[in-house]
Amino acid sequence: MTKKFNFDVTATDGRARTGVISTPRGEIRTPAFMPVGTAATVKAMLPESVRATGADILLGNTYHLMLRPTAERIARLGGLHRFMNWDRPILTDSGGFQVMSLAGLRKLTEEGVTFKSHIDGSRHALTPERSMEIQALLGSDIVMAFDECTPFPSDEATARRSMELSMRWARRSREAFGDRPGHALFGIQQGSVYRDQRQESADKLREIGFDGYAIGGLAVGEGQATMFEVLEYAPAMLPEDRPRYLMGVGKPDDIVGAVERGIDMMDCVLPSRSGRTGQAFTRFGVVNIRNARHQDDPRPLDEHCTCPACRNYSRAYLHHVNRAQEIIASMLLTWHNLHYFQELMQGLRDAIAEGRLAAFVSDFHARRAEGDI
Ligand SMILES: CNc1nc2c(CC[C@H]3O[C@@H](OC)[C@@H]4OC(C)(C)O[C@@H]43)c3nc(N)[nH]c(=O)c3cc2[nH]1
Repeated sequence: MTKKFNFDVTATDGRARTGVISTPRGEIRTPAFMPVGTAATVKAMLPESVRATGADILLGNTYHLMLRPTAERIARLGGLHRFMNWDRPILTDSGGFQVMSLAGLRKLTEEGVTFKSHIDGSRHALTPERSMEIQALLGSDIVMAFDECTPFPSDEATARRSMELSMRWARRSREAFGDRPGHALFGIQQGSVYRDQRQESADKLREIGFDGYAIGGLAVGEGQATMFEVLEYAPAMLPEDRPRYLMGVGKPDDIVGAVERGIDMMDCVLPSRSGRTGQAFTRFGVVNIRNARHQDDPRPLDEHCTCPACRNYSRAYLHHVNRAQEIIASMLLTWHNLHYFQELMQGLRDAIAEGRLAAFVSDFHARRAEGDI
């Protein structure tokens, strides 16, 4: 890996930015939506299909892959890119969030976390150093510091203890990561909904120095209004010449609001997970294809959409294969949803580049009916 990791902002519109992150494995157009490929697959999608939706980068995960098939096995087989047949950038989360949300019998100390695998009950340990080692074995291009995602709600004292632990882990992550040209390490801001703590966390991360900065501790049940309150001030606390990644977000209107407030990268399981449950996102709102009213409807989900589901299939067919629990139901709705999310990102990038983000956003909201359509 000779080429460096770079971020160039090419245009701004208010607090929103559009730009390009260059990595040795390819460029990432921002603002970017990153499909989630937790266990080395974006569920129900071939990698070439994920690329066809417009994705420049996808997510992998330390927690899942360390348990199965193990990072060492993936390394022996040539690394995660080779293993899952995706040769473009991969960002891996550091595993702490998933331990707290998936694993059993967790014990958290200054050292790190020990836990029982949700797969076979075996015991494991994750520390900043081990998380960096796993992400290096996987070969991911963008590595996340090992942190604790502060639960919501947390009182100020609890949030502070959690944030300060994450900042000590951020420094250990930085030291363990070392100097890996062409690979990036992102720090993760914590501090829950407390502005002073968000500022302290940002200052600490800046002092340690990272290639990019994530806003953690959000999309954990606080609700959109509270999330947007934090996003009124948190992004600007982070270096403006580095990518800002809002973790775990979100619904289309969350994404639009986050981009308006200066966010460059987002990830969410929503388009893929809801695709498997029959929820289709369209520019007019959400279609729940399982609803009986679609069973005779010959129209596509969205006649403006150019994805394979909308080009070749009726709502009646999608309703049928979903009700029949056919595998193609997951394939078609996942493809459609990822295509819609990427089309939304392209629309945002174009609007920012042309200085017409406000018009794009009001049009986005005007079109959408509330509830199912
Ligand atoms: C949904 N809301 C949400 N997700 C969050 C994440 C995890 C983001 C990862 O979890 C999955 O999204 C649920 C994605 O699939 C994999 C591949 C597992 O990685 C993505 C966070 N991760 C870390 N390290 N720190 C945080 O403060 C944090 C906050 C979050 N809020």
